[in-house]
Amino acid sequence: MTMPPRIAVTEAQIDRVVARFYSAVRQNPNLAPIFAAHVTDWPAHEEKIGRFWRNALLLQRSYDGNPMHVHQAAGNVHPEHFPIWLELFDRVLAEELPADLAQSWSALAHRVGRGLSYGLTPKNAGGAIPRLSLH
Ligand code: HEM
Repeated sequence: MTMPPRIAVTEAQIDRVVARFYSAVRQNPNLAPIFAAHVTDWPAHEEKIGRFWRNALLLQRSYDGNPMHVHQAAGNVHPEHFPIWLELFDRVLAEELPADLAQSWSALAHRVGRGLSYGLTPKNAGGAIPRLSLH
């Protein structure tokens, strides 16, 4: 049985949003240096992110990475970067998609962003297991 897509975007729309977004990231004074420290092969990065979004939006089994781990391991990605990232992402969505699709995808991105950002706050970073008191 084929599951219906969670959000009815096309693959072409995903590719276009990803390309436009990372082009904007490379020109953003706050975000560009963070990515430059990690990403040298942009086509490969965009291809991977395209698979991540196809997985999340169209329920294709196209991505099985661990974004939480990757962002923690990067070392220079901090919670305060997320509002900047999300604002830029929302701008690209609004430019590229009809309002209802932009709104649905944006809501999902903000949910994912909250989870990732929470995992980067100092008390959660590094995946430490909390010590539970026995008393
Ligand atoms: C909702 C927000 C975000 C989503 C959905 C997202 C998603 C992803 C995904 C799927 C990857 C690839 C992980 C892998 O290698 O398997 C990635 C990599 C990366 N992300 Fe994000 N990200 C978000 C926010 C951010 C923010 C705020 C920053 C910092 C400004 C950031 C910086 C990076 C960098 C530098 C990499 C490359 C790491 C590397 O290749 O070593 N991301 N992101």
